[in-house]
Amino acid sequence: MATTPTSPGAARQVLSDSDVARSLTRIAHEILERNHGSDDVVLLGIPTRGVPLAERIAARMAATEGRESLPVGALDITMYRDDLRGQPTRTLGLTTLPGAGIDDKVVVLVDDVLFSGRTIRAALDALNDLGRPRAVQLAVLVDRGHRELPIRADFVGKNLPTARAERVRVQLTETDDVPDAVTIADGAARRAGDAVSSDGAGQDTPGGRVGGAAVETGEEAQR
Ligand SMILES: O=P(O)(O)OC[C@H]1O[C@H](OP(=O)(O)OP(=O)(O)O)[C@H](O)[C@@H]1O
Ligand SMILES: O=c1cc[nH]c(=O)[nH]1
Repeated sequence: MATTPTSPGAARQVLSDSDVARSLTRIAHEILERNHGSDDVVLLGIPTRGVPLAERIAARMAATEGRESLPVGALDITMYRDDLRGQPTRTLGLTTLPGAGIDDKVVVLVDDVLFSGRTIRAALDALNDLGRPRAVQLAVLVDRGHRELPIRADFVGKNLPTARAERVRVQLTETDDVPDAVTIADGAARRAGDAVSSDGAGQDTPGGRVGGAAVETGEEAQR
């Protein structure tokens, strides 16, 4: 879909609901191809919007494989953030692991936006406290560049070239009660001379406590 031009400072839509649907379908197929099927694959969404995205991708993978469901859960990274000291009042999210756990599984982390990479760094630390996956892969709906850590996504819905000060906003029916959309807000916060990212963005590519966060395990976490 073409980017919708708007006045400076306004948000412009870069992905519509059908674009989001197509991207998730492609990611589902790419995960299956990379892993030669869905055996041992566990999807963990990172709250907030990574969770419904993981559920949607898992549903697509299951449908393709003729399975009823695939193991899917949520991984809260709040207590593993590296900026907790500056923002001590963050609300804890829920970590829900499928019944079979993550040991020796291929864990696919799912998030809506990949930016600095710090959320994913925190997710890897959170995973480390929960088990030892055979491999960890990363799927994101949008990679907007500007990485601050050596982290890259294995599966990308859309690479978006952005200026650092811009803000990519993902809205989903499950979390925002509006049709799916991805927008970029520009203008107001953008600094003069801020370069557009050049790190690969811009191309479409085919119940306990751990670390302070609540953890749930069990079959009910399988969807
Ligand atoms: O690569 P990074 O620089 O870490 O940025 C990406 C993260 O930022 C957003 O989460 P946010 O912390 O805004 O929380 P939310 O998902 O609850 O909106 C987004 O959902 C990613 O998880
Ligand atoms: O633009 C951004 C940066 C981080 N997280 C988002 O959701 N959007």
